[in-house]
Amino acid sequence: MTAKILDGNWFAGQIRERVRNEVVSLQQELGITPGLAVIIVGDNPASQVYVNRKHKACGETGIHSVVIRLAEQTTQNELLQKIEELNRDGSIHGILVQLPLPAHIDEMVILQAISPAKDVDGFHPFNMGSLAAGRELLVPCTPAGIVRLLEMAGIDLEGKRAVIIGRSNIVGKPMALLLLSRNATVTVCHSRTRELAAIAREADILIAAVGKPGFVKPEMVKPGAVVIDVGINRVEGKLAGDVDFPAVREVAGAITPVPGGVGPLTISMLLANTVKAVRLLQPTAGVKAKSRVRRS
Ligand SMILES: Nc1nc(=O)c2c([nH]1)NC[C@@H]1CN(c3ccc(C(=O)N[C@@H](CCC(=O)O)C(=O)O)cc3)C=[N+]21
Repeated sequence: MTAKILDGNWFAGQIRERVRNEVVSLQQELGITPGLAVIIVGDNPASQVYVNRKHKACGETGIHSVVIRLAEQTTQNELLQKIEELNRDGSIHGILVQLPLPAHIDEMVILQAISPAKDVDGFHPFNMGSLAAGRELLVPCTPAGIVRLLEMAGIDLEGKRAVIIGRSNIVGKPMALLLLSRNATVTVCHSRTRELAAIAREADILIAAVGKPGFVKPEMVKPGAVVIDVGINRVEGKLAGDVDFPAVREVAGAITPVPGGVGPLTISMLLANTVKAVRLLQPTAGVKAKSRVRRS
């Protein structure tokens, strides 16, 4: 069997279309243009690429976006001051600090300084804790995008075996919580897991977020399984996923490619979260937005 390829660009386009419509209604009904601020510290070339993509995607959906570029030597206090300023700025509804940060800055301190209501990455402990408690407020973009992709592709999660390889705060852990609350049976594997291949092979849905190019081999995949590749590894200047794509696509039932899979969904969910943050900040907007959905 050759797997169906899940085209991330197409699904991301669908989400973006919906975001564009929501931006128009927010403007017409409340006179609010959603605003996103992205802070980038230093000049990591990959970060520059991602930040430019985010800025461009905002432009396409009518979201006002500002990119704040700070020098590599910026101190933690200077960065905290900038975040405070944006927390108070009424034209900004979403704040994202691009990771990784330079080594002299404590990531946890920075992420906790962002107002939870503007935390469009969903990395603040308040949002992570809410997710763990079963209340999905601002949810991390990559796992949220994967759930939307599975929904849109008609892949049911109820009672399914999901295996996640990777336990990071930004993908593995929130992914596990989202799948769990959708009634999947979830296993999280990591670098210390024994018999990882045998566990992976039990998955109906296998999510690879390990950061090792080509890590998932066909022997680790149950025939017909859905394989989601979160890897964004640069190998000899080219982008490579965590899945050995040519071999695994012969075994899987459906698979996301890299590039053109999860990456574009992450960006679309950032836009969706920015619109959601407007509603969370404006209770009246939330009521209107909800009743609109019910009427249509
Ligand atoms: N605070 C924060 N939030 C993030 O969401 C965040 C971050 N920091 N740091 C880095 C990672 C990585 N990330 C990606 C977003 C889009 C693509 C993407 O669109 N990828 C394209 C290809 C891009 C290319 O050619 O390099 C694709 O897969 O088709 C990839 C990776 C967001 N991240």
